[in-house]
Amino acid sequence: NDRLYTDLGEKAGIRKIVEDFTTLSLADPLIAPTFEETNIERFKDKLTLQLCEVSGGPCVYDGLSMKASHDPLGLTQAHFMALVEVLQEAMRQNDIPFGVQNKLLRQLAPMKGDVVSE
Ligand code: HEM
Repeated sequence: NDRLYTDLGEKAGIRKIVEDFTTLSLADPLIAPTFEETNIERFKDKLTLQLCEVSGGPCVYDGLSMKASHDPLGLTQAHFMALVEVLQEAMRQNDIPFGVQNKLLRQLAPMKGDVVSE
């Protein structure tokens, strides 16, 4: 079922959401410091692939596991909540309807346990 993928604007729409999400994240006082040592271009490529895959699009995520990539960062619940807010804002900026936003967030929610370590 690729309805969510289509509703997000397919690969180009997802890439644009990821670009705006990254810009907002790097301007957020809680999130930005976690990206200090990150290759941002790689991050954007991997996140685009992952969101394409989880939304039912024709992509295969080839990045690190959520646990391997986030454990070293020592992330908290507060980091997770801040990230969800920034992702919502990025989708709003791209005119993604509220119901579609929630569908994507529901796909990502189960990853929380692998991302948050404190
Ligand atoms: C369900 C929630 C999340 C998802 C789906 C997600 C997704 C991803 C993906 C796909 C990558 C790339 C992995 C790779 O390099 O191969 C990544 C890396 C990263 N994420 Fe997340 N992430 C989530 C939560 C968070 C949170 C809450 C933060 C901090 C507020 C965060 C900060 C980072 C940072 C800093 C990196 C780069 C780490 C490095 O440089 O190696 N992520 N994330």
